[in-house]
Amino acid sequence: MARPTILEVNDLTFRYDLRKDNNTLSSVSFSVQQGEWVAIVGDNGSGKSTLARLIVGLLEAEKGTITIDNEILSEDTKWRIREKIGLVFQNPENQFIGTTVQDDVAFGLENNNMPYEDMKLKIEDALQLVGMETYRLKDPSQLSGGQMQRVAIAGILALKPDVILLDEAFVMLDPQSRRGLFSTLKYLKENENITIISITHDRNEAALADRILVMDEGKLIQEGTPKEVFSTNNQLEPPFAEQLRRKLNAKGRKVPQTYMTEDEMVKWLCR
Ligand SMILES: Nc1ncnc2c1ncn2[C@@H]1O[C@H](COP(=O)(O)OP(=O)(O)OP(=O)(O)O)[C@@H](O)[C@H]1O
Repeated sequence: MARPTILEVNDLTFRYDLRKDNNTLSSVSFSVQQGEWVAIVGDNGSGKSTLARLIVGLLEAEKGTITIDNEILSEDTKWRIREKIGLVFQNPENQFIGTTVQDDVAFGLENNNMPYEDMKLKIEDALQLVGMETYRLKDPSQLSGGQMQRVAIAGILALKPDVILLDEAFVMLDPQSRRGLFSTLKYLKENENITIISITHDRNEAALADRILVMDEGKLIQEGTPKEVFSTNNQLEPPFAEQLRRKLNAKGRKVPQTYMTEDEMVKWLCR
């Protein structure tokens, strides 16, 4: 059964400076199904963060529409829509409001008028999901960049939005925390039907998505499964398993001739 569409971006066009002709985004259209994990990749300056800011209503499109859960984003609807979509961006220092880690995670929940006991449970769950439960009483400004980022992610996870939009949110994380959060996202997607949209330069992260959107100079130039994208787009650096497959292939080893996921590579090596 087809899953409902949670996000629809239609013919989106945007310029930062209306006096200039060059668009930052030109006629970008795509849709995302509920419970899908979509990665958005592309070179620096290709317009990914601008797209994220438009989707949460921090910027206003010059042309085109954004529909979230069947509601068109506008000045009137953006506050309601923001409850459905949580954005985590790359600079955690700018995302703190509370004086302790738990206050900070509580912030969005307090806005929702949640009873205190429920709130405490949600904060604890969210901090555990990012491995920061022992830091609950610490001052957020004294955390490392990666720890701050994990708390910012906990703040969004606690709200359980329909869509989690991550803009390079894992950049500061150590590899172990990063892997842990990938598992958390997979869990939320599979068990709670949460939609994940992750803007990333990390090919291994993009390879985990159901679908990849490739941006170039403000245009959406390709979309497809990781297999489709990494086996046809030579401009993108492939994920680790695919790099290994290509190197083995170049050495004349009899590897399968198409893109392989990490699991497929392990299975093939252990056959
Ligand atoms: N506030 C701003 N004012 C004017 N121009 C901006 C602003 N923010 C971004 N731009 C420009 O818009 C274009 C797209 O930037 P954007 O940050 O969306 O790209 P990106 O794909 O997210 O890049 P990166 O991978 O480096 O994060 C760039 O040319 C950038 O210089």
